[in-house]
Amino acid sequence: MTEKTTAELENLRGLIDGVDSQLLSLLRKRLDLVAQVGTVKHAAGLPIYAPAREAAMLGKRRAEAEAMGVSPQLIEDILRRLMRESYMSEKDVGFKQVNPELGHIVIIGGQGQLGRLFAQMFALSGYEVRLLDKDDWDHADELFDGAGLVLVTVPIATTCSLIRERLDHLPEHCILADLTSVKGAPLKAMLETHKGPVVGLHPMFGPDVGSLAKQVVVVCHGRAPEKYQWLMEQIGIWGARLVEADAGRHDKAMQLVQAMRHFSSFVYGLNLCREQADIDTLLEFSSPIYRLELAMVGRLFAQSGELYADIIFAQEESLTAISDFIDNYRDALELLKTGDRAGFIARFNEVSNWFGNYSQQFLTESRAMLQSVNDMRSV
Ligand SMILES: O=C(O)C(=O)C[C@]1(C(=O)O)C=C[C@@H](O)C=C1
Repeated sequence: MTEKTTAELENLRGLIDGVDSQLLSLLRKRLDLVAQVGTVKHAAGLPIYAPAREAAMLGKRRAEAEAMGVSPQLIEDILRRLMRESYMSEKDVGFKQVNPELGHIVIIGGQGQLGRLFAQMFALSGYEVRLLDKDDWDHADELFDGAGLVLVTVPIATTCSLIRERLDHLPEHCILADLTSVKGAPLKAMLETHKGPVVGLHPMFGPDVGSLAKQVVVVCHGRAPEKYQWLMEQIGIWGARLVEADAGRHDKAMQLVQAMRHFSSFVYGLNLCREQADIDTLLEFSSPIYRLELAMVGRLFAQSGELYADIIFAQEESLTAISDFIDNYRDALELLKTGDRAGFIARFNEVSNWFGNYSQQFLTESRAMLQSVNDMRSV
């Protein structure tokens, strides 16, 4: 580099630093305003996530960006990231308590990660939460006395027997709910054991989400929905979207969404391990999509084997879904073994037609994800 180039670059970089510092001051200002919005919303009991406001704001900013020669996608990306920050900061202010008359809440399995997350959300909403864990059963009656909600969040394998054996004498007005990732059997067990209001919930997220904004909670109604309507409203105030589902339809979807999905990630990891793949080399040569895939598989093994065994072994029917997957894998392998390229392309087109417009939608969505993966690269 010539001296002149160095000087020019230094000057321009100094100006960029100045602009970035201004951005930082503006961010500080925005965070302060958002904190005030959080206080107003808390007092009024409004949900943390305001989709109509977001859509209107993004629309306006995109149009302004276009007029200024700035990419609309750039401002949208930045604002979405900022709003993620808002969900976190507004959460800290706490939430309106929809049902102050409830009495306390007992969370069975409250030391588990999901139990802890729900305990925190209820506490942030002003409820008194008591945790009941393995060693607390000898004073369970005391804990249940006066409870308005009992929430079961123990491993799937023990959920139904725990409900049947331990929860058959809850106060009748008390709501019984669970957070298990299968819904049919636990709902049946709750309805057969408890005479009062019953509802099955499945939070479709892990305990490491920073906020519940935009997350999905599946609701399978059990008995007396008017008695737990407040709970639906409370979860809505936390920002989550409630999706009502029939337990059978939910469980069938989970055979693919969870059991088959996690099983194939498990085998992928198992295969890398048995092949003694060198992860550093894989990362060095990884394309963004490979890195994303490796992250999705690798994150499984940062969690507990028991948790994934619970999810994969939860429904006998998942065995059929996984076996079908393996049959299709074997058939496709046959195309490779026999060098049947035309057969491969024919199958590819069959699947492509089946995906229809979704494939285009997924192409667009994944492009943004891959770009963020690439942004995170520092070398
Ligand atoms: O305007 C609000 O209601 C806010 O909470 C602020 C804000 C934002 O950061 O701009 C954050 C979350 C909402 O979903 C919409 C907008």
